[in-house]
Amino acid sequence: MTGSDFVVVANRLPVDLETLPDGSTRWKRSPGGLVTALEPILRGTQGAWVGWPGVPDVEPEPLIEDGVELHSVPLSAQEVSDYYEGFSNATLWPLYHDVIVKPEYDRKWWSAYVEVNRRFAEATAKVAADRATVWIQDYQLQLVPKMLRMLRPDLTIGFFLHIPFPPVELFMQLPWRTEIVEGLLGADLIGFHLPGGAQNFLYLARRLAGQSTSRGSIGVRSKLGVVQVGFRTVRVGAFPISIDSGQLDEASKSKSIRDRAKQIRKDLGSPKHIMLGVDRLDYTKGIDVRLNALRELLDEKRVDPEETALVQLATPSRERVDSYVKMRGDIEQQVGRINGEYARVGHPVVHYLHRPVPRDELIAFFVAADVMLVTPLRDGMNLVAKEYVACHSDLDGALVLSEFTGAAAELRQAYLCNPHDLDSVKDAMMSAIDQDRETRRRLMRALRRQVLTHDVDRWAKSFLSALGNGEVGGSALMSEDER
Ligand SMILES: O=P(O)(O)OC[C@H]1O[C@H](O[C@H]2O[C@H](CO)[C@@H](O)[C@H](O)[C@H]2O)[C@H](O)[C@@H](O)[C@@H]1O
Ligand SMILES: Cc1cn([C@@H]2O[C@H](COP(=O)(O)OP(=O)(O)O)[C@@H](O)[C@H]2O)c(=O)[nH]c1=O
Repeated sequence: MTGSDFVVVANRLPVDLETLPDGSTRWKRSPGGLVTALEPILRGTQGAWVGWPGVPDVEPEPLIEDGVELHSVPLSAQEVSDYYEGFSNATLWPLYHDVIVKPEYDRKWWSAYVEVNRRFAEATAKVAADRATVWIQDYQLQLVPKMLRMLRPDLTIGFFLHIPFPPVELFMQLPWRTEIVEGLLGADLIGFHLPGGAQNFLYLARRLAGQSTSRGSIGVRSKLGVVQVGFRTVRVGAFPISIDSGQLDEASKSKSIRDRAKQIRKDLGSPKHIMLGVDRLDYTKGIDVRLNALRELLDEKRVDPEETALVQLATPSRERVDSYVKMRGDIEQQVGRINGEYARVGHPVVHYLHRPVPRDELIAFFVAADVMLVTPLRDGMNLVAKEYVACHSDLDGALVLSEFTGAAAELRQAYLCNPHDLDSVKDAMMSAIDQDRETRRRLMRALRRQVLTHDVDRWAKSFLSALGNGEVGGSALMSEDER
């Protein structure tokens, strides 16, 4: 059998097909941190990526990008509505993010989820070479490990969850909870960002699937948990994802980016403090929290509108899901209210962009920002926090970071805050603004040490070597030249 020795399976391909006004099409980078993280890992490996091309009812021919074969799994408009917007993003997403909004349980959505997961498993079974390593990504595809194992028992199958895995009290709400746990148990290794998620899963594997499991505590990239499924041993571990920190560090030092960062500061009216938020427009990200905090700080005159600008870059996301439509309206109202009360003509306090921002422009914003605001109510990791740190070799920057992000477990020298407690967010913002230069530099130096030594390559290698007991991971990540 021919095919690829290393296959990544994710809901989205790393590029989305975009239809231009004249009816022609082109590929553009897909949104979100999963693609940011996996794209540099696969580049040049001669591997394959199986995923949806981002628009309904199209089935492009396989194409090769940077040496990676991209195989499309087509979805109909109805499947996008039921599987992606419905079960993935109106059931699982809120359930796994601490029910910030109420999850909806709909049997039709569940049927679509099962059907689309089956289609992904079948497509992957066709693309994978004999005894290949397959790495399945995220909550949209939790049934694929078991389905794929039934089709192709020869494969080594890894699964990684990019969002939090909820505690039993929440997970038990899901009418299809046993099917999900059994679906995941088709993998040889199941990875989570944090030990807490892995521990939650082990408990549920015992309770719902009746399997015997290890009881010891799980470590970070070490001390894996074990579930015995018949004759098979499934391992469970914590592998915090990261970014291509070296590449960002380099890019942020380039003259063109530095010049652009200076221009951004000028365009903003050369304020003393530039604060920045960079997020998909998602209710989990706490954009409303930071806007409320800023408004109160302005009301209390702790922040001077003449000296401060907040730039909020918000990529459109899941725009047909009700809770996202409502949140967008609320946030835009908050922006309007702050500017209505505190802006001067030509000098808004909040600069809000609702569009995706290209990579180089984003890096220039990171470089320009004095204070980065990352305030999610819940977030699996949050790569933006790590990207900001990687872009500050000048040590002149401060990170305000929610305790409810995965990143907070590693970035302990950030100005940590509880997004459910507005005073805590306001105090963190004020400390970040007011901190003396020496302390700011010391904290940023420590953050950079963590981010630069724990990059995305280390993440992938640690997962893949655990999956293959040190062999598969190594060779799967080698380029053709190195093999
Ligand atoms: O594909 P979309 O529906 O447009 O959503 C974009 C991605 O969002 C989520 O990202 C997560 O992965 C990041 C990397 O591990 C992590 O830092 C972040 O905390 C997560 O929210 C989602 O999990 C992906 O599947 C989506 O592609
Ligand atoms: C707003 C914006 C973001 N990006 C990039 O997207 C990812 C976001 O990853 P993160 O883990 O923070 O969160 P989600 O996966 O979205 O839940 C990060 O790499 C950003 O740099 C972008 O490229 N362009 C944008 O406008």
